[in-house]
Parts: sequence; structure tokens; C-alpha cells
Amino acid sequence: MAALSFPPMRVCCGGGAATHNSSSNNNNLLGNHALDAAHIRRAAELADGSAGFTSPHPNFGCVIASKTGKVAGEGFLYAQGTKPAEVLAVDAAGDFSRRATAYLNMEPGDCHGDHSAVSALVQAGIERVVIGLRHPLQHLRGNAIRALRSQGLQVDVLGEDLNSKIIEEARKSCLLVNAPLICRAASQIPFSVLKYAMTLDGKIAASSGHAAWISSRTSRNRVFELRGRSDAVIVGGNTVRRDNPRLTARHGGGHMPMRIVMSQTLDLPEEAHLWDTSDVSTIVATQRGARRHFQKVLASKGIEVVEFDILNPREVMEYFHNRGYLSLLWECGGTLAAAAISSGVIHKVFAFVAPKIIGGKNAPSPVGELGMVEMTQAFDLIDVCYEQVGPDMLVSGFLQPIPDVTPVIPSVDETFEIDPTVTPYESRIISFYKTWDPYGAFSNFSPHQIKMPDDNGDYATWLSVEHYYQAQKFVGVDDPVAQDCVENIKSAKSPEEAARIGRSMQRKHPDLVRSDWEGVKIEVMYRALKCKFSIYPHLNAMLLSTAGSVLVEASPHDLFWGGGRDGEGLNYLGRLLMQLRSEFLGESPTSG
Ligand SMILES: NC(=O)C1=CN([C@@H]2O[C@H](COP(=O)(O)OP(=O)(O)OC[C@H]3O[C@@H](n4cnc5c(N)ncnc54)[C@H](OP(=O)(O)O)[C@@H]3O)[C@@H](O)[C@H]2O)C=CC1
Ligand SMILES: Nc1c(N[C@@H]2O[C@H](COP(=O)(O)O)[C@@H](O)[C@H]2O)[nH]c(=O)[nH]c1=O
Repeated sequence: MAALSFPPMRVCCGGGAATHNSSSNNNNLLGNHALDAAHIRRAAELADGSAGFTSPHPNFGCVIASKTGKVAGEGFLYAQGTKPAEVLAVDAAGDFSRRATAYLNMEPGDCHGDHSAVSALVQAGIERVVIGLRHPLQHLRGNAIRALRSQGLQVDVLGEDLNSKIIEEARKSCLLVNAPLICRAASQIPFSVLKYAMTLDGKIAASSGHAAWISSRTSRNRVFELRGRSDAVIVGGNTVRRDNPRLTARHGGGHMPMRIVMSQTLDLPEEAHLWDTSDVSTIVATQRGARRHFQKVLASKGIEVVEFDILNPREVMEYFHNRGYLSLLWECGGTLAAAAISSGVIHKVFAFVAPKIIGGKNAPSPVGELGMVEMTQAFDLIDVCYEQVGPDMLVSGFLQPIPDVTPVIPSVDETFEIDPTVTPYESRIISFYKTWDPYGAFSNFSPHQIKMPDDNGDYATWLSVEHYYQAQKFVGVDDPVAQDCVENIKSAKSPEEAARIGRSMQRKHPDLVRSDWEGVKIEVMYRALKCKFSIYPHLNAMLLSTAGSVLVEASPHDLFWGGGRDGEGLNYLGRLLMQLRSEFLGESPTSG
């Protein structure tokens, strides 16, 4: 696997000689490259705008710049299933989009089948598009670039059509902002960050095991942000026994990561903060057969227990990759940290160093035994940053280079050209879950608005099927709190937020859920899906194109709408889609 390795320290902004260009034009080109690079870096910066607020997703930012180079509009993707960055940016730029250049940190995903990002750029009259990176996911790679070029737009991809030192630096900012997605595409595991707080003498706890606190409050607040940027936080069994941690993100209203405990023995306390799942769930990963009776105790508290034949960090990471996770934060002690580093699953390290000395021959250190005997064997961190946080020093850097997927992963079309027997989309079972998956548009989180009638026959617009479905739980309940809840769900910025509000209200206030909900929820979902797949022709076509295949919502934790982890789920979403498909096929003029 080709890998990009970056020089130490932060991105530097120096210029550089442009290649491929005649010397007479060099000065001009350098100026153009500097402008292109600056706008691309801004697009990458924008792309990071939702970090900590929404669950990790591919990060897209877009800058529209006029002929003179002035910024006319900007946008970024807020959450999975919200308006694409490109649509927001051209909306913001208005008429200034005409003949302007659009800067995108990454090729649009357009995973919803409607090419909304591409259409927005074309319809707005954009003349040139500069793209930082091709999309790393195979089924999306190259599609938008081809579509834009076929519409007559000039598309310049960094590293392909534009080459110079300054362009390479700008490209690097695009790699960094989507490091989780790139790792996912290249190595089939989520992006993992190891974070720890240590004293100046390299201890993560006193020899008694007491560790609260090493780093300052300012640093710990920073950790909440890191948690908010992650799909889940992981610790080992010993940290649960010793610290009884909560592992929540408490920086105010941001995204809450799941909590994962890795424990071989399952010798864990019966009472622990992590077993309180009122705000967020916990998953315990353990060795197959470990303490079955305790597994039942955990299950009775609503904790999901996942058994592994071999409980090691790599197997666990592969498993969470399959569950769609992009980014994980390891907050374990040195024992599990060493196992994770040895298995090659840690990509980045955040070390908070506090100006304290605790001493202690047996006090634990951040990384246990790695089997190295000479300093020459040590791992050198790449792209190291130093930052003062309150009284502490935060040292961060990459343990592994971000993989360069450019030459490695062919697009779907290229794969077909290389080997026509490979048909990546064809399968008797089509699974969908995250909106960026090949059939992600089937997800209720896809950003397709629907118009649904209320009890009086008045039509209202809902941002997604998920918004509508969650709100229906509380519709018609004679209580102002329930009515507020409907409004809050309706105005939620993303389907994920709508789901979070709906589920948490249902859990905390079951009395506010309409009494007939269990009897009507399938019908509610059916009506919403019927609207979605009737009003969007490309979605209808996508659904019909799956004729003959079984559709499964690959949600591992929703055993009603999803297929479950081992196929134990009822897959009602898949069933309703198949039912709709057959109804649409029955209505189609070509059907016999
Ligand atoms: N300052 C800081 O940033 C932090 C400090 N700490 C401190 O560190 C100390 C705990 O450190 P440590 O014992 O290293 O805790 P860990 O969090 O590393 O837990 C180790 C445990 O992880 C579980 N485990 C599961 N799979 C594996 C595997 N493949 N390899 C290794 N372990 C596995 C085992 O649990 P089981 O025994 O249940 O099978 C093992 O005992 C405490 O004093 C705590 O306060 C902890 C985290 C951060
Ligand atoms: N001691 C220590 C940390 N310890 C980590 O934080 C966890 C406690 O999280 P919570 O219960 O949510 O506050 C604990 O189990 C361990 O993983 N972290 C830090 O930033 N600084 C510190 O000094």
C-alpha cells in the first residue's frame, strides 16, 4: 500500500515551483496556484466545521470564488443527511456563482443518487471546479468529476491537474480533514486516536492506581471535544474497575460517542457509570463464553455484549468498521494501549503532559510492553504538533502515515474494465446503512424531504423520513411537552438529531408517546417511504434496479427496523422497501 508520509511539524505555507508549466508563465501560475491553494485550504478548514457536534461523517467544505479570487460563498456538510456543502455554498453566493470557481476539499459523494452537489454547481453556472481529493470510497470515486466534465466544466484535481509544492501542501490539508474516511477506505478499520494524560515523569496514575486528575480542567474540556469527534470511546476492563469512568462528552450539546469496554475476563463491577445508558449506549466486547451469567446481568441493564473468538484490538476494530464507525478514541491504560499499538490499529496520538511529578517505581505509564529493546526501534511520530493547553502541553502526531488511496483503489468503472467479472453492485442481498454506502439513499437518514398530510389534510414538509417518523411518536398527544417535542424534531438540523431527540424522549418519557404507536408505526413508516420513493424519480429508479435482491437495513442494534448483527433483526425497513418495490413494479407500464 502506498503511503503518504509528511514532514514533521505543521503544514507550512511556502510557495514552490510549479511543474508541467512553461517558464514564461511560471510567475502567473505560481500566483494562481497560491490562490487555488488558499481556497482549497479554506474548503478543508470549513469541512471540519461540524466536528464535535455531529457524529463523524465524510467532511465536505466548499468555497465559491469569483474571477477576481474574492470569496462569494461558503458551505460545509453539517451532518450525515443534511444539505451538501456545494448546495449551501452556491446558495450563499447567489448570482456571484456565475462563471465562478468552486473549491472542494473532496470530490462530492453524491451517494443519494440525485447528484445534488453536481447539479447545484452546474445550475449555478460555475465555470471551473478545483478538487482537493478524489473521493476515497470506491463506489463514489471519479463519478462526480466525470459528471462535471461531461457538463463542460473545467475540473482540476490537486496532484493530477495541478502540481507544485504549495498545491501539495493544500492537498495535505484535504487528507488530514478526511483522515478517518481515507483510513476506512484503505485499511478497512476505523481511524483510531490514542489519548492519555501523563505527568512530566511519564506516569498515567500514581502507584496506587489513582489518576484523578493529572491534566488540568482546560485539558479535560479539550478531551470532551475529542470525544465529541468520535463514534466511540474505548477503555479496557481495568480502567472500568479502577476509575469507574463516564466517558461522556460534556462540552455542551455536542455529539455523544458510544462507550466500548474491552474485557477478556468480564470481571467487571455490577454497578458502574458505564452501565447507565440514559444518555448514550455502552457496548462490552469480550471473549466468547466469558462469564455468561454476567453477560445476562449486563443485557438486563441494556448493555450490548459482543463476543469475539479472539478478543484483540484488530478483530474489534474490523468489527466496528463493519458497523460503519469512522473514528474511535482510545482512553485506556497502558496495557490495552500497547496491545492496540502492536496490532497496528492506532493512527494518531494525543498526549497531554502535565507539569507534575508523581514518581513511583510501579506507577503505570501510557504504553505497556511493546517488546522493543533498542531506541532505534521506537516509533517516530509524523506531523507532530505542540500546543499549550492551560498549564499542560499537548503533543499530538500521527503514528502511521495517512494512506494515499489515489493510485490504489480503482473506481467501480475502472474495476469493471480491469476485470469484467467483478460486478460490485450485484448481489442477492443488498445491505444499506450509512448514507455514504452504495445504497445509502435507502436509509431514512438520506436528505430527501417529504411532504406529508396531517390529520386535517394540511401538508407539511419534513426534512427526511427520519424526521417525520420520530415526530409521529408524539403527534396528537394532549400535552404541551409532547407538542414541543414534535416541533423540536421537525426543526432538528439533521436526521441524526431528529432520531436522538425522538429516541431519548421516548426512553425518558414513555407516557408522552401516543398510545397507539406500536400498532401504527409500520403504517407511518410505509406512508413516509411511499412518498419518498414516489416523488424522487432517481430514488424510484434505484429501488426498481434492485428487483430480485433482498434488501436489508444493516443496522446492528435496531432489531426491529434493521437486520441485526447476525441476521436476528426483523428488518422491517428492508421489508417495506421490498413491498414498495413490488407495488411500483406492478404499476409500471412494462410489467406484465
Ligand atoms: N491518565 C490517563 O490518561 C489514564 C489513566 N488510566 C489509569 O491506568 C490504570 C489502568 O491501566 P491498565 O491496567 O493498563 O488499563 P487498561 O484500560 O489498559 O485495561 C487493561 C484491560 O483491558 C482488557 N483487555 C481486553 N483485551 C485486551 C487485550 N487484547 N490486551 C490487553 N488488555 C485487554 C483486559 O481487561 P480484563 O482484565 O477485564 O479482561 C485488561 O486487563 C488505572 O490506574 C487508570 O486510572 C487509564 C486510562 C487513562
Ligand atoms: N486521569 C485522566 C484521564 N483519564 C481518563 O478519563 C477517564 C475518566 O473520564 P470521565 O469519567 O468521563 O471524566 C478515565 O477513565 C481515563 O480513561 N483523562 C484526562 O484527560 N486527564 C486525566 O488526568
